[in-house]
Amino acid sequence: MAGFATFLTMVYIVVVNPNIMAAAGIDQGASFVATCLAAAIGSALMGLLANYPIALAPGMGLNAYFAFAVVGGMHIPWQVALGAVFLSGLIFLAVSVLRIREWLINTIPLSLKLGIAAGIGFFLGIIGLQGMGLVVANPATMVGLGHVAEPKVLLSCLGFLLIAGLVARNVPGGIIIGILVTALLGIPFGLTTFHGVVSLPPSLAPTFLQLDIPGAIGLGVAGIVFTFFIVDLLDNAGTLIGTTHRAGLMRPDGSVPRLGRALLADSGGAIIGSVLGTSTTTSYIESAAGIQAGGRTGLTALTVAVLFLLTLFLAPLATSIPGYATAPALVFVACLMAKSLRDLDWEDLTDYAPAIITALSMPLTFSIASGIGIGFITYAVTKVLAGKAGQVSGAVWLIALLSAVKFGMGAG
Ligand SMILES: Nc1nc2[nH]cnc2c(=O)[nH]1
Repeated sequence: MAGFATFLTMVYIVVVNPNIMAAAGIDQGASFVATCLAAAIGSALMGLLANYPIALAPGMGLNAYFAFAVVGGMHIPWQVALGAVFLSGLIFLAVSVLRIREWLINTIPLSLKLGIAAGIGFFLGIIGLQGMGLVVANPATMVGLGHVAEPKVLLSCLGFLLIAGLVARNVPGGIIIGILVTALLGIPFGLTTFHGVVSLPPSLAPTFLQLDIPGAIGLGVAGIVFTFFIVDLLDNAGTLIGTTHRAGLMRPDGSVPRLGRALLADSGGAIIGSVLGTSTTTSYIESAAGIQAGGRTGLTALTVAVLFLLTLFLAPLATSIPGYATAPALVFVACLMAKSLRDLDWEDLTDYAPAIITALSMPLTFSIASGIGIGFITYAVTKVLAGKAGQVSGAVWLIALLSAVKFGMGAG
């Protein structure tokens, strides 16, 4: 039952992820299969290796970074981008096995972690608002209001409100219900083409083993590999801490038991996902739904894995859903992720200002990597200027310096 609750809250990804991957030129049917399999294998790994009620799937945020910033913005072939996801997973695996994981996780200040989480939310937000047609390009002001009277835009707005209303009422599967209803309402307007509900799974061949690892080893992609790695590590660590705390599975001193095993499942999920053909697979914060319903062990994650395998047979339905119907879900997830700003220390300017700069920079530079770089530089310099240089850890200096060098070389 707990596994079903978690599955319902995260199954929207089998509709949303292929839509986002399609923006990178990846075959939608293969991407659907890769998403279901990555979620099933990742969740099974978590259940079996770490015995946690935490489910995995391709993460929102890094999928948008993959498709819109790396492939769309930097014109890197999606095969090379998959290679970068693979390499970031390998680095993550090494870090999970070695003891530096705690150092890396603990040395990055909480305020920057919160700023990154919110910034990824805002990044999803601008992509979602564009997908809804609510925000459009404007040569004078960069962005402006779209044609709100168009049926597509109105239906998208309705979709968002429906999702918000359903989730506010704790309706299980509120996001996927909102997406499906929005798509259904588009049929009379010719906005949705219905392909059916059940069929055998499409072929995985267009994406399976298509990753280009040698292409990703080139220096030009190092910043992208680092971004995939650091976001994945911080996201998984944050999700693990949040969910185990909620489940009452933390040690009394606040540390997470079996942290190494859980991160092993996370890194394994990312590596396997890239081989299958999807952007980074990560622990889902939606696992909190199953924990709320009583899930405490890996059995919950294994249940989710089986349900994602069954979902493989719903390809026609999943690929019938157009982008305008999934865009509201992006904006909704953006709202959820922005909540992390609540935990900032709003009394300390040297803490909250760099976090806000991090968060703002991500949508406005259209890059998670640039947001991290600008945020870390701002943090280090602000602390020094405020006479608090002692609070800047070695890892922060390192990332700030690498980012400054990268920006100095004119790289985005
Ligand atoms: N923690 C986490 N939860 C998610 N839920 C949907 N996408 C994500 C993600 O990228 N990270």
